[in-house]
Amino acid sequence: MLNKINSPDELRQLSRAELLPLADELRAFVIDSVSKTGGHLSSNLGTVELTIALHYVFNTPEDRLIWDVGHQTYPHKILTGRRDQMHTLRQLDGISGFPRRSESEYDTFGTAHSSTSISAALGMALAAKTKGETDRYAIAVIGDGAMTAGMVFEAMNNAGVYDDINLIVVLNDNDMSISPPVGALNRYLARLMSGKFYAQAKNIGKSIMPEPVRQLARRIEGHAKGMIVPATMFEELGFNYIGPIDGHDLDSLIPTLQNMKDLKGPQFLHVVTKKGQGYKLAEADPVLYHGPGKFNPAEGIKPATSSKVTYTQVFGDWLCDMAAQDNKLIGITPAMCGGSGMVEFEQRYPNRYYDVGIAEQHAVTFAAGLACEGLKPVVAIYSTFLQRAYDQLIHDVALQNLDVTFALDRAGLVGADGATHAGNYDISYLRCIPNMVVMAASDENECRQMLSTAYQYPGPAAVRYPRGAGTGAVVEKVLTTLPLGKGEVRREGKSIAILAFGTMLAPSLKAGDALDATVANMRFIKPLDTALLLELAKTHDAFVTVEEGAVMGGAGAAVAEALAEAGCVKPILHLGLPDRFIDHGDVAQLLALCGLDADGITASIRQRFGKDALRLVANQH
Ligand SMILES: Cc1ncc(C[n+]2csc(CCOP(=O)(O)OP(=O)(O)O)c2C)c(N)n1
Ligand SMILES: CC(=O)[C@@H](O)[C@H](O)COP(=O)(O)O
Ligand SMILES: [Mg+2]
Repeated sequence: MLNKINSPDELRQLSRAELLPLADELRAFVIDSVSKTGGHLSSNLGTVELTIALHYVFNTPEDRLIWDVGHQTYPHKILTGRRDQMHTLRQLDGISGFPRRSESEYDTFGTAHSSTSISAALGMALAAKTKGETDRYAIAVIGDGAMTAGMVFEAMNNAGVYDDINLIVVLNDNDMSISPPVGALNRYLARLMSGKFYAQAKNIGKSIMPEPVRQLARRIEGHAKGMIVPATMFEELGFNYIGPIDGHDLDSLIPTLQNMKDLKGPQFLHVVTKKGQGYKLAEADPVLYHGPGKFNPAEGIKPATSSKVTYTQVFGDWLCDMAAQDNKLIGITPAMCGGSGMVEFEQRYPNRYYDVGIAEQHAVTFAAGLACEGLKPVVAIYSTFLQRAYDQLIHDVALQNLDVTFALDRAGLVGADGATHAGNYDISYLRCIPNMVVMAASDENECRQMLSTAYQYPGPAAVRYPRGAGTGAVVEKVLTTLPLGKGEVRREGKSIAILAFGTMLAPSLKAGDALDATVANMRFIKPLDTALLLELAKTHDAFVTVEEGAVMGGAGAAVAEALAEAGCVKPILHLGLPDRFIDHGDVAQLLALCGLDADGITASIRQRFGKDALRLVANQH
């Protein structure tokens, strides 16, 4: 039957009885498809029925469906005409793993960073009101993990006063973030769950309840007579709270959603689902199956066989080793414990470990508070997610010159997650902040040394390192620091000095070999090794800067500024990521497309300075 559904219009032609087998087919399709491409599995298995129900009840795309994060939208993609493209998911030139407006009219809002859905939906709901489109709904679907971010409450606070809008928030509560959920909100949702049948009786209206639930509700209502049932926090914020209901039961979902269409003002539906639903292995270990690579569905995910350690592991090991030496160290993650390599630290140092939930802004200011009291916080955060906490970084940390270490994982291109998750901007956005020290690791061992350097530096310092494994460098156990603001010449050559930052050292060395150019590993973006630049300027005719970050405002720009400041005029070629968003694909492929592999760097240098020019200049030395 799934083969026949190419749009929600076709879905809406089906009878209610046909939806159950459709859900089974859809779930099987998701498992098969993700096992072949890799992608976010457990969250998508949890939203199969919810997706069917939402498209069945609402008139999408006229009604606007906004998915929070968007990592749970594979069933939505499949039902909205992209079934045949699922094999291209998250690959070069394929469809995105997240909703994207340019991909489909059913993707009403681009997402991937969490907790934006209610704000966007409110914007759409108020736009509908302003335009007099009074029949149109805006429906935000948000997970319990995403609910923890401050932006959600900013949006609810704003929405809760408009009693004439068609806004529905569906809380998809699977009691999981990527890791087990944290915080008081999670406890609160669990408390709501424990009174769930009473909540149903109170809010949904008996006409749409299945008979057994109705009877049970009546009994509980009887018991509850005389009791004052407090309003939920969502009601206090101006929403009509409904639920919790079983998010895998189409017979609960569909009548409830249909019923809600008659209600005006901000509505809040609490739906309970299971992460990984319908695939036993994912149900048992939703963390492992949150975002797997390719796997055999019959066997499940096998342990990785690669002997190379990832930068994330280097960080995790360093964190434990440094914590063993210094009991002032505090490790902080905004909901990315596993992804940031903090599982062992959490186990070994539970009293010094804080998962603050999806709350990047809070994570940074919380670290600032700890630093004020003489503790030494290490904020482990993906480069892309630190964007969320930019003002906190400037105003709360750097301005007060507080001693906070930032371990910036996923710096540079990240691959399958694409443009939303690419850590392309941190060099530009960090280097302009006074007091900051900014380093880029060129291999795993240097990453460890830089983390120690940042940690020992008595102010804000960041180390950027990429997703995945590095060059295979041996990581020394000793915790050594690097001289602040000092780079090193790694290859002596002629005429051209290539200044490599971070991951670009390895391809730059190869380009250096091909061109007989000097190659420096600059290590520090800030403070920049200006002395080294001026020394190299004496014996070289041109500079080439290479970085895995946005060229605009990046490390190359820092070099140009430093040379100009010193009155040193030399031709400079800046290589880095271009002024456009770079889509999903294999990282090596993408780097090559950006001209940031060894061949690309060599070719760009040849093109800029010309074969003859290179030879000419080389002969002068
Ligand atoms: C701002 C931001 N921080 C962190 C993440 C990483 N992240 C993606 S999904 C997720 C968990 C979301 O949990 P929930 O909303 O409950 O969805 P579930 O995975 O349970 O379906 C996290 C932390 C993100 N996408 N955006
Ligand atoms: C949707 C989301 O934000 C995360 O699930 C992210 O995709 C994880 O990325 P890593 O696989 O790099 O940890
Ligand atoms: Mg969840």
